Amino acid sequence: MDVLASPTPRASRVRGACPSLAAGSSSRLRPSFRPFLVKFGSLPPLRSSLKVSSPISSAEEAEKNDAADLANWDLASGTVSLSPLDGRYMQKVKDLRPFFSEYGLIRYRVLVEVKWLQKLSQIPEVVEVPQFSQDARLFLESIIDNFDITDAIEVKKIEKITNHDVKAVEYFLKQKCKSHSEIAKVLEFFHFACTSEDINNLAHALSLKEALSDVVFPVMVDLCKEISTMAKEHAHIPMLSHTHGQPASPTTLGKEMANFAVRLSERGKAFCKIRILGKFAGAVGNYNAHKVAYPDINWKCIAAEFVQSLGVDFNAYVTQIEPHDYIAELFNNIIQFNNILTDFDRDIWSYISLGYFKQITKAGEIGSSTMPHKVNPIDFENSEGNLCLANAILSALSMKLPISRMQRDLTDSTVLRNLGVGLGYSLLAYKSALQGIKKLQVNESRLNEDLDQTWEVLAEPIQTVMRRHAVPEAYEKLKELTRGREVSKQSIREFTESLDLPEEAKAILLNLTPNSYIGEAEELAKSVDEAVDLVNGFKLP
Ligand SMILES: O=C(O)C[C@H](Nc1ncnc2c1ncn2[C@@H]1O[C@H](COP(=O)(O)O)[C@@H](O)[C@H]1O)C(=O)O
Repeated sequence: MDVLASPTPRASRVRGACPSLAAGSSSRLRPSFRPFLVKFGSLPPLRSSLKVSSPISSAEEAEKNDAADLANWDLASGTVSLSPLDGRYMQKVKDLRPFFSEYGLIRYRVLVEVKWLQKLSQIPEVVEVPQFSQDARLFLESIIDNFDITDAIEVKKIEKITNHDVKAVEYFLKQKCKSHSEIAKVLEFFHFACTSEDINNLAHALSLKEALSDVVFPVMVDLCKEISTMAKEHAHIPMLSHTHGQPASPTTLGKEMANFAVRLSERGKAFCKIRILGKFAGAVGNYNAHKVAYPDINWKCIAAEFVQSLGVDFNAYVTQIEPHDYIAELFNNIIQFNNILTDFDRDIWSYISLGYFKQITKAGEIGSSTMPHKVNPIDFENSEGNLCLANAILSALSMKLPISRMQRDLTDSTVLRNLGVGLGYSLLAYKSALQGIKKLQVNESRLNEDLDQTWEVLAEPIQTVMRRHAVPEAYEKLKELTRGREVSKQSIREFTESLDLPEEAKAILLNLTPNSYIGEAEELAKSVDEAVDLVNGFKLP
């Protein structure tokens, strides 16, 4: 399972405190992970159930069998999992696991608890926690750096007794550090003056920030880039518009793609204004316990420094919880991005249905189980379906999270465990849309065919030129000629020739075809990069 190959909480990496956190450790962890999977995944052991391994004759073969076991375990767990994100689509969204799994949450909590102890050791007034020696500092860092699945299991075991998930982390750390003589003297300063939410809110803030930056934003940017590329490549290809589903003034295929690229990138730009916030103010947000224990310390300042040292903005006005308004703002922006992508998916679906795009086929793949000729737009349909699920979850979270009775209720705790679910469905949808885009092939002859059959779209420019030259009842005359009637190239030409217009104006109209009546569409599409700025990707502040 790839949670093992996870990137590590980046706060520590970025600030250089725990450089080795970045190292993947999958092979080291795997042996201890399988029992975990068996135990917590309620599946029987692989060797007996799936019979994937042959008798082991060498270490190399054993390793191969291990890999096969794991691959088969993925297949097996994917087949029985309740949620498609952890089952059928696991491969596509697994990069989010290190951030939003139970393992990820525990890991971030460990990071925050350890960093807080280190911070206390740097406050001169907290004489009971002297500056740590180099050895003690390295020991503490190594708890974060080397945190692995066996540690997470240990925390879960402790939680079985405490029935309090954050307290379990504190006990785990005390247990882990009691062997170090220097740290053993200050064990009571783990979680000192903290309420659990001081730890949780920072863990969630870090997981969100890092998962978005490392996993979600790059795929959103890829989407914008692909759609911008389509805009430029198809800038010149005329296409009949369809307002109300009816033939309307032509555009170009590229220009319609440019609209989506710009809309999506505007949402991307909005992320840089959303501040990820954290609190560290104790049980009800007033540093009550802190002030009694150490009256002379400016705890608000210490809390601000601590929160900011993790790469999170400080929120000074809080109850027991950080009020989660920023999560609502963040998710609302993602919901809007997802709505725009839904609009894109549906338009591409419609263009495929009109024959404007063909989809590249792959030998062996089936379109329909009963109609052999078919190539269905399944990637865009998958994307649309998952955007619907994503937005349902993201909006549920954005509506719920800012509401908490008085100084807190615990309803947010279970809800916050689903941060990765809304993002998971989003990520899946983005990847499906990207997959669909890669299969698209423009069918220019089909596009031209529609344009050739709708000369009535020239009614608009003819009546506009007539109005310019004060021809009376221009609109009404064109309406009479075209509305509900068969219109041909011939009838349009004859009508134009009959008009009392200056020769130059008439010549322009006689030269016009549905293909050339595209306004500035080509230029707009070609200059899409001026409006879509993706050089620096999407970023949170
Ligand atoms: O710092 C504190 O603990 C203060 C305490 N408030 C709490 N704050 C944070 N977590 C708490 C709180 N209370 C319980 N728990 C533990 O939260 C876990 C909830 O589990 P779940 O509903 O599955 O998400 C589950 O593990 C619970 O034990 C208060 O009394 O105000």
